[in-house]
Amino acid sequence: MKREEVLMEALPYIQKFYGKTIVIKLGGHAMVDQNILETVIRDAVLLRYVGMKVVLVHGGGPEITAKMQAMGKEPKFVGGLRITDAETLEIAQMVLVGKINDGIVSLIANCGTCAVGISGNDGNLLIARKMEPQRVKVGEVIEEVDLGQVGEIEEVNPKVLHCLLAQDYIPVVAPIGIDRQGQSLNINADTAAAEIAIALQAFKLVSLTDVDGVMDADRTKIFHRLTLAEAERMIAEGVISGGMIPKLEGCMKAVKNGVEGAHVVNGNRPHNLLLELFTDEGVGTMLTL
Ligand SMILES: Nc1ncnc2c1ncn2[C@@H]1O[C@H](COP(=O)(O)OP(=O)(O)O)[C@@H](O)[C@H]1O
Ligand SMILES: CC(=O)N[C@@H](CCC(=O)OP(=O)(O)O)C(=O)O
Repeated sequence: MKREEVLMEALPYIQKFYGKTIVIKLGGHAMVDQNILETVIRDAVLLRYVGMKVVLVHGGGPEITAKMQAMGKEPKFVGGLRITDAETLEIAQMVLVGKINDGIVSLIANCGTCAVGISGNDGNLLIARKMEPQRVKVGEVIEEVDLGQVGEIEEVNPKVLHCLLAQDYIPVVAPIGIDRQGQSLNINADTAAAEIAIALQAFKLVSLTDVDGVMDADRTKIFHRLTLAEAERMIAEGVISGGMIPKLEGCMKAVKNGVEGAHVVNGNRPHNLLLELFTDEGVGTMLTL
């Protein structure tokens, strides 16, 4: 396709998205290569300059895992959620709030735009409660596993995001929440992004990860479009595992609650964010009602 045709294909989308809110979730697996991360940040800044209100929510699972291993701790997950003891929570806070969040804000600044990094603790953005023990099948037995300091979101207070967006800042959110007693909790970043998208009544939620989209059981075929019913069936049939569980569940909750479309896109391929939003075919998976 000629360059001018690409631009013309984008025009109706740019018009449709103008003034709308987009929540972009940057997965830890889509942030392993610094050059690609810089490209993604530039794309997000471009969206802001074509008139969208951009909110970034980031993960950092692989870095938390690496730091735990360096400290001799074995990472364990249940249904894609990290079992988080007190020490792990401290590691997660250091990595997410202290390092990754700050790094993204700097990259945005390098693109000539101002971002403000916050966590769910700021402005009571993400009020959470400790998650109930999860039922897990171990062999033939069902066991209850306590995930420790993992949070389930109870309430989202988006005022802080509205204030930042109104002043043209790009908010960058680290997925740490706080309970009503002031205790911090580790929250899955896709869950946080979905709840924020709902609270902002965002037009789009885009989760950038390391696979080309939601795939079938043998991971050979991508589903470019999924309905809620199809996604529910895939989860029930066990086609979805690990971190894709909270990702798809977050996307499902978002579209059930007013977000027009939720997308799962490979963030490791340059400009996939723009291709997903501004081309007719898209590149990843789009979940709709
Ligand atoms: N059906 C599926 N289709 C695609 N990916 C899947 C599926 N089921 C599980 N996954 C896994 O989900 C992973 C993405 O989730 P996650 O590791 O949490 O990434 P991120 O850190 O980007 O949020 C993929 O790398 C893939 O291994
Ligand atoms: C409770 C829980 O699992 N929290 C996540 C938070 C980071 C995250 O979600 O990062 P990704 O988006 O890279 O997976 C964790 O500790 O890994």
